[in-house]
Amino acid sequence: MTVTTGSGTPWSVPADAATAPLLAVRELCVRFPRRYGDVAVLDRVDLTIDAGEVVAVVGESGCGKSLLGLAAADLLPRSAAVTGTVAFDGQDVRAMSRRERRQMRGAGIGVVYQDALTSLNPGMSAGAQLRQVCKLGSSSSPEELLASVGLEDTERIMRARPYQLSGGQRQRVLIAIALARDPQLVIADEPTTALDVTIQKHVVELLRSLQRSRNFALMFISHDLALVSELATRTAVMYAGQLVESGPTRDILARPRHPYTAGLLESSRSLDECWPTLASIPGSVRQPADFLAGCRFRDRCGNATERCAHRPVLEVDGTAGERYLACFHPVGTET
Ligand SMILES: Nc1ncnc2c1ncn2[C@@H]1O[C@H](COP(=O)(O)OP(=O)(O)OP(=O)(O)O)[C@@H](O)[C@H]1O
Repeated sequence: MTVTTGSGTPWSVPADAATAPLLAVRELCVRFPRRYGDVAVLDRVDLTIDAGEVVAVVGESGCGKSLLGLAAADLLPRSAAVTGTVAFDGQDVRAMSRRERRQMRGAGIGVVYQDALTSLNPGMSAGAQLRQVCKLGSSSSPEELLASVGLEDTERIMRARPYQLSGGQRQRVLIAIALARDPQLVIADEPTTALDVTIQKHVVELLRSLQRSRNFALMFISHDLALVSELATRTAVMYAGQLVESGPTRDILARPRHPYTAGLLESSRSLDECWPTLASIPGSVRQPADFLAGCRFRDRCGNATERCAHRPVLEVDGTAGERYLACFHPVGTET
């Protein structure tokens, strides 16, 4: 395993395959040299997901959540320059043969994207797309898969082209395709963002019940903290390509430590609870070309000092060993 050390993060110890998490992302940097030169669009990201565990990755648009999902699924575009490691089931993905990588992408990891209309092939019926995946090796038939995602009118759905289905039905078909080969890990990238609120709730309930019955690990990428609180046992918060805080979801939501997490939570609560004045974090996420050195959140942070021009390391916060934080001036601490 090619771990770049130096960050002092809790995961800089080489993992042994027998006890390794299902997914271990260590010191992951992603750059797009032609577009952003040497800027790390994902900057030394560490994340682990155990078998059967549900982990949420949250942050505003442009924080690198999708890139992290793509990196975990070995689906980054060719233009990406990558350092650090992604290990799946104890194996460094970049050390795998092409065949092993294909196998991992197909059978080990299933991906559900935000926009089912563009993710599905518009020219093929849902049934044909499901049959194509099932042929590669599935313990279920296309009809069984459709039934498992709550689609009962299977004959019609099998014949329908994506545009002939509702948004919720398309998303269920996409989930059925992702689950066809019984993956150990499902990466769901904002799977409900394109849906209206009632349907969103159904899709989240479906994902939760499938995750429990099939016991796959789930990386749930979202900017919606209310959804995250319903699904994930652990949450990782990203800002501008850096992981700023992680820990048990309930704990993070009850006691955010990073000023960014606190700001996100307050905006989310003000919206959910219909506060007379909606709370928001001032400013917006910078484009990678304008990322600041040190803590990338410091220009939007009320706690920032000169010290924040240096990058805070993600390290254990407190003594319980479950919370990690990258901040010199966390919420609830005298600065
Ligand atoms: N192929 C690419 N080439 C260059 N830059 C990219 C590429 N893909 C993503 N980026 C940049 O990486 C940054 C992170 O993008 P990403 O899509 O991962 O964010 P996100 O948090 O998932 O946002 P959203 O919630 O809007 O999907 C953005 O600034 C984006 O422009």
